[in-house]
Amino acid sequence: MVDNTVRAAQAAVVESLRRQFSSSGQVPDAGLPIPVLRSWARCQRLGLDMGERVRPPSTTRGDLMVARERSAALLAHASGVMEHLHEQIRSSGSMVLLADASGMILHGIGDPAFVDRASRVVLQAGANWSECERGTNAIGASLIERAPVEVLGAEHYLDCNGVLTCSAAPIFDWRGELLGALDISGDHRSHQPHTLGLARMGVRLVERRLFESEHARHALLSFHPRPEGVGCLQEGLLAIDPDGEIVAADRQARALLGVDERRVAGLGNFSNLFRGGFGTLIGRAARDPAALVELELRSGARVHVRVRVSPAWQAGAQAAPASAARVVATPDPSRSARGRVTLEALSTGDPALQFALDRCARIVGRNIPILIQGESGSGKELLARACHNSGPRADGPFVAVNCAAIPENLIESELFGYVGGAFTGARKEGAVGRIQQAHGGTLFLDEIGDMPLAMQARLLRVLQERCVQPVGAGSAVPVDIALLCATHRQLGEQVKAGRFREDLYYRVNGLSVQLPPLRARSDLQRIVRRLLDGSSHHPAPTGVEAAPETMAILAAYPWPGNIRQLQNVLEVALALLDEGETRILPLHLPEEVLQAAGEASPYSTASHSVPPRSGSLHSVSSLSPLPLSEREARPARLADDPDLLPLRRARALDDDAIRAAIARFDGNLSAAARHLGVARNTLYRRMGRPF
Ligand SMILES: Nc1ncnc2c1ncn2[C@@H]1O[C@H](COP(=O)(O)OP(=O)(O)OP(=O)(O)O)[C@@H](O)[C@H]1O
Repeated sequence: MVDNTVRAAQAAVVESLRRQFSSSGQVPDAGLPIPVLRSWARCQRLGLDMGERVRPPSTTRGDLMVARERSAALLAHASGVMEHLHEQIRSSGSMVLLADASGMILHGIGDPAFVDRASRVVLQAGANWSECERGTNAIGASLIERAPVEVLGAEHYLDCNGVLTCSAAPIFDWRGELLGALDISGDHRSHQPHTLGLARMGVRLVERRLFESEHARHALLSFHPRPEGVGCLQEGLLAIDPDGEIVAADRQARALLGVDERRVAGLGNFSNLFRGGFGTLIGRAARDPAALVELELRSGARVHVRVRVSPAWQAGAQAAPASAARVVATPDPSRSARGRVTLEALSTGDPALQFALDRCARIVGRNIPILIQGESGSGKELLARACHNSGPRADGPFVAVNCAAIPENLIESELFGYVGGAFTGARKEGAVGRIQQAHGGTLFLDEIGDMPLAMQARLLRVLQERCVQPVGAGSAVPVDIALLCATHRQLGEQVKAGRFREDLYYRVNGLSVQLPPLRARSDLQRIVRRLLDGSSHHPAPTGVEAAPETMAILAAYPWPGNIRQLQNVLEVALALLDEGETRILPLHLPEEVLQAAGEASPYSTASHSVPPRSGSLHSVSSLSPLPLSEREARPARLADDPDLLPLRRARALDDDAIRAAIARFDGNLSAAARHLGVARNTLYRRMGRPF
C-alpha cells in the first residue's frame, strides 16, 4: 500500500490544482497524469459544473436490459472473469464493474459495504459513466482514450466523485472494435498500485475468451518467441481455417507480428507467415496436443507454437485438404466413421447405460422429446449429441443452449432472437435466436430445470405451436426442431416445488432416460481405455494404459464429478508420465483419489510397482467372474448402498490386479483384499476357491 504520507501529499497537490483550475479556468498543464488533464479539458468544454450534485441515472431498467442484450457475448464472457477478479480483491472494500462502449454499467460485483457506498454516487448497473454524464472518471476516460486509465480521488472532475478511486481498461474485439471497459473501483483512501494491472489482466482474459468462442470452429494457434510465454497471457492467438487461411489474430498476436487489425486479412495463408506445412503441424497436434513446436516465421524470427483443434473443427475438417483431414482422424472408438459420436459407439457394456441407449435408439427420429437426467459430468450432452447423430437429422444443425449459463434477462433474445431495430441499439441486421438456428436439426436445452418460469411459458408456446416470434417481429416463423433436454435436477421434484411448470414438464418429457453416475457403472475399464485413446482433447501416446492397481483405486473412488472428473484425472496422470513411460501408476493419481481408496500417499508407493513373484502366487489361473446375481444388481442401487461398496470395487478388478496384490502381500489374502478394497470372501470367489 502506498505510504499514507505520500498519499496525503499527492492529495494536497491535486486539491491545490483543483482550486487553481476553478479560480483561473485554466486546465493545468502538469501535475496530474496526462489522460486526466485531457479529460478535465474535455469536461470543461462540455460545460460540466465541478460542484454539481450527484445526478440520478438518466436511464431506465428497460435501457439496461437492452444494453445487456446488445452486449450479451461480452457480458457472458466477462462475468466469470469479474468473479475471478473479485476473488483477488475480496475484502479490500472495492468492486468490479463492466461497462459497454457507451459507458453504461452492465454489471457490478463487490464487497457489500462498498457497493452500498458506491450506489450513493450511482456507481451501479444501469448508470452511465461516460465523461459527459459523470465528468472525469476511469470508465469514461478509458473509453475515450482507448487506453487503461486510473483516476484517484480528487482527480475526478465532479467533487461528489472524489470519494472514489477507479482503474479501468478498455475491451476490444479482435477487429479493434471497442466493446466496453472493465473497471475496479474502491474508496479513495485505499488505492492499491497493482489495481490497474489487475484490470488489464481481466481485459486480456475477456478478450481471449471472446476470441476463442468466436473462433471455436477454427484451429487456434498460440505462439510466443519464448517457450514459457506459450500458455501465458502474453501469447499471441491466431485462428486458422481448415484450408490453412489465417482468419483472425488477437491483439497480442498483432503486437508480436507487428500488424494492425486492418492488415490481418493480408496475413493470408499459414504458409505465407510460417515456414513449414499447416497439415504437418495439425497432424502433430492431433497426436500430442500438449506439444510445443518451434517454427520459423518467413521474417526469419523463431516462435514456439501450440495448436488446439476443437471437435467442431475436426468435424468440419472432413472437407479440408487431404493432408490436414487425414492427420486429424485420430482413432476414437466413441465416434462413428463420420467422426461424430453415435448411440452405438457410446455402448461400453454397462447395463444401465445400455438400457438408456436402447430406449433412445427406439425414439430418435420420431419427434418425441427426450429428457436426459443424470449427475453433472455423467455424459448428458454427449448422449444428446449421439441421439442427434444417430437420427434422420444428423446432417442438420445441433444447437446446444445451457439455460443455467445465460443471465435471466438475456434468455429471451438468446432463444427467440430479435428483428433489426426491435429496440434502441439493437443490431441493424437483428439476431437469429437459438431455436431458429436449430431449424431442420436438434435443439438441446441443457439444465432446463434452471430456466426461469416466465421463459418456460414462452418455450411452451413454441413447442405447442412449432413457431417462434422473435422480439419485435410482427409475425411468427415456423420451426422444425427435435427437442432434447437435460438436467442434473430431479425435474419431477422441481414441478412439485412449483419451480417448473407441470405442462412444460410433460411436453419435454416424452421419454425420460437416466444416465448412471460413473461410480455405479460397471464399465470403468472401458471408459478409461476410451478416454486414454482420445475421446478427450488430449489423447494418450500409443500404448499407455492404467496399471491394474491403478484401476482398483479408480474403481474405489466415488467420482462426484463423474466422467468429466475422470477425464481430468487421466489428463493430469498422462502429464506426469515420464518420457517413454506407458503405465499409469497410483503415484500418478491425485491425493484425494488415493485417500478415498484408502491408499498411502504417492510418496510411499514404491511397492506398487513390485512385480508379482511367481513362486509365492496362489493358484489364480481360473479366476471366476462374479456370480450372476451380483452382476445383474442394479448399478444405481449399488452406488447408494455403502454395504455393497466392496462389490463395486470387485467389478473393476482384473486378474492381474488380484495376482499383483496377492504377490505383494506374499499370499496373505486378507492383506491383499484390504489393499484391493474388497471383502476377503469376494477375493476367494474370484479365485474360484471355497471359503
Ligand atoms: N462415454 C463417454 N466416453 C468418453 N467421454 C465421455 C463419455 N461420456 C462423457 N464423456 C466426456 O465427459 C465430459 C462430460 O460430459 P458431458 O458434458 O456430456 O456431461 P454432462 O452430464 O452434460 O455434464 P454437465 O451436466 O456438467 O453439463 C465431456 O468431456 C465428455 O466428452
